[in-house]
Order: sequence, then structure tokens, then C-alpha cells
Amino acid sequence: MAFEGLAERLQGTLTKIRGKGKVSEQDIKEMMREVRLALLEADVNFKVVKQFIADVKEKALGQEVMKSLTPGQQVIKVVNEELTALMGGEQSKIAVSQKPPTVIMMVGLQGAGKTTASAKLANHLRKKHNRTPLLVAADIYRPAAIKQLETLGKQIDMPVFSLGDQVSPVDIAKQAVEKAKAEHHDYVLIDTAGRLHVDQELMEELSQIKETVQPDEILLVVDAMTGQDAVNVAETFNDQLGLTGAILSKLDGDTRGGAAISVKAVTNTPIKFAGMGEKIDQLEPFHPERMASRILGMGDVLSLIEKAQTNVDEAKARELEKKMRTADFTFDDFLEQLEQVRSMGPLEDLLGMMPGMNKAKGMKNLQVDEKQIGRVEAIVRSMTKKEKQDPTVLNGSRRRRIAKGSGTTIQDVNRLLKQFEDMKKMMKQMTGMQSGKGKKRGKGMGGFKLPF
Ligand SMILES: Nc1nc2c(ncn2[C@@H]2O[C@H](COP(=O)(O)OP(=O)(O)OP(=O)(O)O)[C@@H](O)[C@H]2O)c(=O)[nH]1
Repeated sequence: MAFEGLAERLQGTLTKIRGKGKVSEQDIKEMMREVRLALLEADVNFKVVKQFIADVKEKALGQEVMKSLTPGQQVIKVVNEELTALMGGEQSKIAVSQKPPTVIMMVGLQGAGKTTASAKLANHLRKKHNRTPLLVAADIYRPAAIKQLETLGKQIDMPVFSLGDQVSPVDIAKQAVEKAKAEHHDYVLIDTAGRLHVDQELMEELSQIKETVQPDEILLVVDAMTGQDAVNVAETFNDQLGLTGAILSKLDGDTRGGAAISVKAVTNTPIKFAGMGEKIDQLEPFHPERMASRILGMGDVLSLIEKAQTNVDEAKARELEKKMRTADFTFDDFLEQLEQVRSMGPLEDLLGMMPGMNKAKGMKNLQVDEKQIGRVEAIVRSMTKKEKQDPTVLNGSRRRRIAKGSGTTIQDVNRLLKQFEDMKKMMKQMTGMQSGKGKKRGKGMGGFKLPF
């Protein structure tokens, strides 16, 4: 998991100070020494670290005392704010041209994840912003690049403009923009060539494309796993082309996090998106504040809620909620609910975003959970329609049959049935309590409680 080492060290350091009623200058000094080491170890650029420490020290010492926070918490707040500022402060959004199409050039070194990011971004623009992008295959040098983009395009049913590998990338880009205008595409995403290293020839070609199509965005795709190198690459591309933003790919990997923290600070290029996996929908807008909270172990509850809201069918969730309140909730509903939660992504990812869940210890338990859920699902799927609707018919022989059918034991089946009943009871109590106090129900998140 990304940032693990950094997160652990920072959280360890911050925990020491968290409860302190009084924080001395010496405390802050000691803490900052540890924060400094943690950042350097995470491969954050040393100049960035130096500035960061100076800023935090100054703010932490000069702070007015707020009644609602302990001094220790206040220091953590400063660290959080500064870390957020370092990664760009506000979320930086993708450009929208007043005169469509908005033209985006995707640049980066070979293997950074540029082609994948192009398709992911096109998919994001369509899904989240209702746009009609045109993908453009302008990498004519890497033999498989055009094919790769076409395959990805097919997979998401997105048009890909290509003229093969015998036409110059400048012409391809030019014609693509003309076609987009004629066919009313509102975004054009040009997947340009990469090299293993930055070279002059590549830069010249990219400059020519830039001159010709006058892009609204030049987005650099950098591999988060490459640490300091990512920062160097960003600096070079920025000097030569003038970047408008970066996409950090492979942030799901085992990155120490230095790139995410330094790219903006060193190059003043905002990180706009983060690649969180190989799948096409694994691209997320980069929120500096959430990322900082995540690194500091405050969890990423906001991301989680947003995810829940886009993926879960609101009407269905409300329907399920109603059923729970009236205790009509059956195993069929339960399966549906499980599928909705699953549609949000692997459970491990989801739980990783929750506060306190990203500790190494926790992760082990999560894996077990995933298995347990598989078992539960198998049990429910082995029930007949009638049994799912009315579990009270489940006598001994039916339970034995289900255990056999699902490859579990009769104890597993019994346990699940008991948990299911307990859950229903609890839900009834909870909804009773809530309506009693006249509280508003949480939007969209209502359908999610699982019985484990
Ligand atoms: N885990 C993970 N893998 C990714 C991510 N983005 C891309 N990849 C993988 O990284 C590899 C390289 O991605 P490509 O998109 O082919 O790289 P590229 O930068 O287009 O390469 P060139 O076209 O040669 O410049 C592929 O195997 C991708 O599946 C990500 O966010 N997470």
C-alpha cells in the first residue's frame, strides 16, 4: 500500500504529541526532527522537506490557542495543513475550453502509464462530466501503442482516432482536432509518444504538436513509484513544454510517496489525478487535503462517501433502507446489498480509506474478512428462493444441505443465520431510535451495514 512507511512513522510521531496538554518548544523540535526523517525516508525532495519543517515550526509555535483542541492536536492540525498546501492546497480541476473542443496533450516517459491514463481520463470525463471525448493515437513509435489505445477504446466504447504509424504525430493531432470539431467532440485527448529517457527529439516533436494544436492542458503522466526520478522528469518536461498538470500513476503500488509530495512543490505543477490501479475506472481526482489526512492517518472518509454516492444506486439504497426499517429485509436484499458494496471496488481498498484502518495489523484482518464475505455469499447463494425470503423455514436438514452446497460447515450456516437475525434486530432498534429523535437519515450510505 502506498505511503505505508511514511504514514506509520508520522502517525507514530504524532500519537506521542496528540494528547499533550502542553507542548514545549523542545517537544516541537523533537517531533519535527522525526517528521523530517520520515519525509526524507519517503523520498521527498530534501529542499521541500527543509521548507516544510521551517513552515510547520513557525506556525506551530506562533499559533493562537484554540479552545477546542489540545496543543498536541493543534500541532497535528498545522502539519496536516502544511502537508495539504505542499501537495497543492485546493483540488486542481481539469480545464474546460470556452471554445470546444478542449484539447489535452498527454505526455510522459515510456511505461509511465500514459496510454492507460488517456483512456482512464476519457472514461472519467464521460462518466463524471457527461463529455464526449475523442482519443487520439499519436504514439507512432512504440509498435503496440496504437493497438493498445484502440483496445482500451473498444473496451469502454470510446472512439479512437488513428492514422496508423506512417503519418507524422503532428498531422495526426491536427486532423484529430479537426475531426473532433466536425463531429462535436468536446474533449480531445492526444496520447503522445514516450521514450525511456527524456531526449531532445521527443521534446521537439511534442513542442511541434503543442504549437499546432494549442492544447488547453498538457498533462504529464508520472509513475509515482519512481520517487525522485518522477520529480526530475516533471522538471524537465515543465521546462521544455510548460505543463498544466500531472497525473500520478500507480499510486496504488508500494510507493513511498515522495513523488506525490514533491512534484507540486518542486515544479509548481498541480497533480490533477491519481491512478489507483490498472483498471479503467481506477483514476481519481487528486485531493491534496484528503491525501494529507490519509498520510497522517485521519482516514479518507470523504473519498469513501463520494465513492459510495456515485456507485450506489440511490433509489435501490432507499428501497433497502425502507425494508430494513420494516424488518422485511431478506437474504435476497442482502445479496443485492453485497453487490452494491462490491461495485465500489475491492473491500480492502474501501476499508483502507477509513480512519485507523491503514495500519499493517489491520490489513491482515481485512484479508480474512474478504474470505469470510466470500463464504457468507456462498452460503446465501446455496439457499432456495423460498429460504432466502423466509429463513425461518431453515430446519436441520436444509441447513446441512446449504453447508454442503456452499462448501462450508453447518456451524458457519448457523452463525450466519444468527448474525442475520441479530442484524435485523439491531437495525430495527437503530431506526426506531433515529426516528424517535427525529434525526435525518444519512444520504446514500443507508444500505451498507453488513453483518460482520
Ligand atoms: N498498478 C497500476 N498500474 C498501472 C497504472 N497505470 C498504468 N499501469 C500499468 O502500467 C503499465 C504501463 O502503462 P502504459 O499505459 O502502457 O504505459 P505508457 O506510458 O503508455 O507507455 P508508452 O505508450 O510506451 O509511453 C501497464 O501495464 C499498465 O497497466 C496504475 O495506476 N496502477
